[in-house]
Amino acid sequence: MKKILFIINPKSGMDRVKALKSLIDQNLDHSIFEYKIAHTEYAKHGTEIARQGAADGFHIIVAVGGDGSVNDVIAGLHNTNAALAIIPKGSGNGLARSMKIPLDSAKAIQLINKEKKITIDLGKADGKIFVSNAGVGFDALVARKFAKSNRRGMAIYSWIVTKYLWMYKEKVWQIEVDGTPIKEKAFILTVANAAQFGYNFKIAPHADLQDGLFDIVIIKKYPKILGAVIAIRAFNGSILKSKYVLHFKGRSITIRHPELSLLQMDGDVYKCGTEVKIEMQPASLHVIIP
Ligand SMILES: Nc1ncnc2c1ncn2[C@@H]1O[C@H](COP(=O)(O)OP(=O)(O)OP(=O)(O)O)[C@@H](O)[C@H]1O
Repeated sequence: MKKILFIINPKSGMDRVKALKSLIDQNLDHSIFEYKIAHTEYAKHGTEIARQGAADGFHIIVAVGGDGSVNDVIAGLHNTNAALAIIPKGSGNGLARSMKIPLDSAKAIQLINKEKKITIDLGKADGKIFVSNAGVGFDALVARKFAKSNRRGMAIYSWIVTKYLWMYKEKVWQIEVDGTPIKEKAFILTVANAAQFGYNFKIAPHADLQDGLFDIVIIKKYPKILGAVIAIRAFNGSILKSKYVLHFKGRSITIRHPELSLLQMDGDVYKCGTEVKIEMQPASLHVIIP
């Protein structure tokens, strides 16, 4: 029998834990798998549980939660033999959507039965692992405001974006992409490994989780009245066609600004210094995909 560990963030999503257990009982193939459930008790606890689970020989470790929970589990799983699976329970679910994992829990569990696995790249920013993206511009500010709010979902996210868009002051960033210097006044400066921030907002629509490269996307200073046009482009996958957008590929990125202090990774915000280094970690996580 193969061993599966479900790591549940009880603070994420609406389904009660009991409902999830019965969904697992109904949808997991019990002729292949035996399972255990662990609950996170505090932020980042998922990292410790996942690391221990991989050391204890669990074949698949399932992150049940939003992008923050997925990030916690990945931080404990990378470069181990265990594979990540996701039951998306957040509101944005960026990685799950990028990998086309069903948002329906029963379907996400059924997917695990097929055991289709790939090995994906990860990123490391300021020493911390991320999977979807890391950013220092407006996305970092939004992540901070979103973290402070106890409400979740597209409506509150859009409200925060609309409120702070107008007062955001773009910075002139010093960037190095594999040693090539770039200087740009930017609204968004995101290093993407996967396609989207969540909610189908595709900041790097062609990002490939297996190409060993980041997509560096810069949204330059633009007339704020055009915010909706840029958002529409992000939702329909054409953001790179905007004249306000620059796009590079690279493995090793350095970002500097004397006032740099906030870095978002997979939607969670961290304090940082005036220089951040972001390094590709190629082929370092096994993941269950459709
Ligand atoms: N038991 C817990 N108590 C408090 N915080 C937790 C707990 N378990 C996990 N966390 C933290 O909660 C944060 C947010 O989790 P996650 O992104 O999964 O949910 P969410 O905020 O509901 O999703 P979304 O951001 O998509 O709305 C993560 O950074 C994680 O470390």
